Amino acid sequence: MAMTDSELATTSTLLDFQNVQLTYPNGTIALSGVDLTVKRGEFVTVVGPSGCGKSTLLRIASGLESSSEGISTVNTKRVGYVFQDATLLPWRNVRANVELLAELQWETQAVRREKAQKAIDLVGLTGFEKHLPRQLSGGMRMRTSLARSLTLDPELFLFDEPFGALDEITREYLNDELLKLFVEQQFAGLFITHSVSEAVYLSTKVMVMSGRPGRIVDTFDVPFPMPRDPDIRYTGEFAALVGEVSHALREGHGA
Ligand SMILES: Nc1ncnc2c1ncn2[C@@H]1O[C@H](COP(=O)(O)OP(=O)(O)OP(=O)(O)O)[C@@H](O)[C@H]1O
Repeated sequence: MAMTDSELATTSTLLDFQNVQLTYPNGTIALSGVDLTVKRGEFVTVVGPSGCGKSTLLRIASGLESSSEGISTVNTKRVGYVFQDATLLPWRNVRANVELLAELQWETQAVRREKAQKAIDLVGLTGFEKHLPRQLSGGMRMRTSLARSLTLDPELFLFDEPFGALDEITREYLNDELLKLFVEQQFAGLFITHSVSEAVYLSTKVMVMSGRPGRIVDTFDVPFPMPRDPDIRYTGEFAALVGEVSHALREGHGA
């Protein structure tokens, strides 16, 4: 039974997958028996090799695909989504790109402006409002995409490998920015990546996915507190956890 708006506002589990399977129309089984929850306050990362079904998982979470078997429930209407590439409209400047979702919701121009400016300020793009996407770096394009979703004030934020195409320094910088937003804006996150160190650094929980069809082969709670100290990346305990997750990935890959 669908939840009422007040039930939605108070439930702690924002995303709930039980025994989810997805078979594409061509017969490819992309996911099998996936159990996964994302609760308020959690930042869950799914790490796994290419082709194991990570994007498929996110497409189900965002409603772009429906599971063939099992139950997938999203208990909020405020879902943000950031894709692998920034998907900006090339003829629109930063402000107009960020206003796009508010525009689709028929918000007035004053409200659109206000929401967009707040989001632009949050992602550190103040002063670049009139730049076109081609005048921005890859990192700035990704920030613009992030800002556009922030205008929805999401309770649940889905990220499909947003920083995969960026150089390592920019990626680390944006990881820190994202963690800052996670703490300040209090959304829950579901993040997809190939990078084990990125997964451990960003998350409260890391899920290792592997195989074809993909399934969750291991789950790790990340014990480092939020807000996260950037220097945690250079400690032995961080390296040890990265090692454990990498080991689970290798084991899963061989399974
Ligand atoms: N629309 C589709 N129709 C048929 N098969 C698909 C479709 N999309 C994905 N697949 C297949 O489903 C499986 C999982 O794909 P998916 O893109 O979810 O993996 P992934 O882990 O996100 O990969 P990558 O890390 O390379 O992005 C793959 O075998 C892929 O070929």
